[in-house]
Amino acid sequence: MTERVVAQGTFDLLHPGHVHYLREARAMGDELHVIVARRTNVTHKDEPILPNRQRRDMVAALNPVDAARVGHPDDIFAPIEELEPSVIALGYDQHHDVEAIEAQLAERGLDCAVRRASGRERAYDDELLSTGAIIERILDRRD
Ligand SMILES: Cc1cc2nc3c(=O)[nH]c(=O)nc-3n(C[C@H](O)[C@H](O)[C@H](O)COP(=O)(O)O)c2cc1C
Ligand SMILES: Nc1ncnc2c1ncn2[C@@H]1O[C@H](COP(=O)(O)OP(=O)(O)OP(=O)(O)O)[C@@H](O)[C@H]1O
Repeated sequence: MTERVVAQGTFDLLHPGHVHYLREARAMGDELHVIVARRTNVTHKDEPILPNRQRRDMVAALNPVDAARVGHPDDIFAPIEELEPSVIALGYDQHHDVEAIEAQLAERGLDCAVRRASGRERAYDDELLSTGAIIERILDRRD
């Protein structure tokens, strides 16, 4: 049986940390599906610069990714019910609580493991591994 993995995130301005996460998530199974957070659901930080569809299309073009979609507007478990993954790969710094996700999965009768991916360390001094850091540098250098 094909082991499907789901990864998720905002993926606003792509950087090597995203590639690291998606490679690791892909290695947790056979097929990687990515849920790109809708602008309206990104409430824990500044809203993304790029539109939903552009973020989805860029993620879909990355080598480890089999398919990418913009997430559901209100029910983050609706795409999970549809995709029936074997694994949800959480990013190293994603604020989601593993136990809360496991409880929701059990409530909906979904047999799916929740695993956490590792963070990528900088490979050289000025490597930028966060969208926020890229935006800060742009503001710094263009002001
Ligand atoms: C299991 C899971 C499913 C998700 N599904 C959706 C979704 O359907 N729609 C959506 O807008 N965001 C979805 N998200 C993304 C979250 O809403 C949140 O915005 C995202 O994890 C932000 O991550 P970041 O801080 O790493 O960018 C999902 C997150 C998780 C953990
Ligand atoms: N340096 C990194 N190493 C490993 N994974 C990363 C790294 N940066 C981001 N990710 C992962 O990529 C996914 C999408 O992250 P997100 O789009 O929030 O990136 P970000 O660059 O950290 O954004 P921001 O700087 O705005 O917080 C998340 O699962 C996150 O954990």
